[in-house]
Amino acid sequence: MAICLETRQVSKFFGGLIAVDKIDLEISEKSIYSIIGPNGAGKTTLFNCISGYYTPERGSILYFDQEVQGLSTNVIASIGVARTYQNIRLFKEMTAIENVLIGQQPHLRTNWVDAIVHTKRYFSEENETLEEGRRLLKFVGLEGMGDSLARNLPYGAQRRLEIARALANHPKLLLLDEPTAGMNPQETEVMKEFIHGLRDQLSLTIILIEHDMRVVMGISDRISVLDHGTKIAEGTPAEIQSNQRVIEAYLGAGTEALTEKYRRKKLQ
Ligand SMILES: Nc1ncnc2c1ncn2[C@@H]1O[C@H](COP(=O)(O)OP(=O)(O)OP(=O)(O)O)[C@@H](O)[C@H]1O
Repeated sequence: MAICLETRQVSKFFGGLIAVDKIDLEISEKSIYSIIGPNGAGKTTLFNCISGYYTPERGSILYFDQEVQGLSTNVIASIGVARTYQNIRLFKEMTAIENVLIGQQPHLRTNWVDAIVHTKRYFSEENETLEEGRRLLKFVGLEGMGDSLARNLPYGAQRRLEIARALANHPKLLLLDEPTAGMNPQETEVMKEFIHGLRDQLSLTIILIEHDMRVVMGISDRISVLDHGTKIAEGTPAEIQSNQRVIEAYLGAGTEALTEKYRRKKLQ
């Protein structure tokens, strides 16, 4: 299997703080790869380096063997890397279908002249785009909800809409930052199956930041554990669960802290 993403000795500093410290990852195409670790371990910062929000001070990031560190978010998105966020970032006053259409923007062929003059090409592309948008909403289980305002959708549906918008960019690599944050156990189980299905049906590579261990252990092919910016372990779910260092840093002593974090998020 080809390597979809590789990070080599990636480091990111904020002033004197080393948020990400010499991280090496090798992520196979079409795998589900989870990055776990306690609060402040550097997981989101690493995502931000991969998706172009930050340029790492050191190291390199290879996407299908092409160096991408330092490229803009737009360029990285255009070569097939899409992401969702820890705190849902939808256009809440727009409808569900409008949110998906925005995700399709980078692929449109018509320009503003076509739009003003209302060329045939413009109408034909508009129809195709709407059709594709509806297909994506159906795919994520939001059929018939296209005209609902994003802010009126239930929480779990908003998370799915964010994923539909990310898929509209035709990604090969999807970065999901805490997709089950704030969900109850039932919603979490549904999302877990959904993520699994995404990989199987769309042949995507998925990198997941996730605090819910049922999700992580249930769907990951491999897992990396970060702590204070460094990678302390890597392996299959079974290897990670029996790794003494991980239990001490995270799965053992950290459990209460994690539960508390969920509780706080639910109350927000
Ligand atoms: N923009 C920033 N400026 C300064 N420090 C930052 C910035 N972003 C993150 N940090 C710090 O970098 C460290 C890693 O943060 P990061 O958000 O990547 O951790 P995380 O593992 O994603 O945590 P969580 O699970 O709470 O989301 C933390 O100490 C954090 O305070």
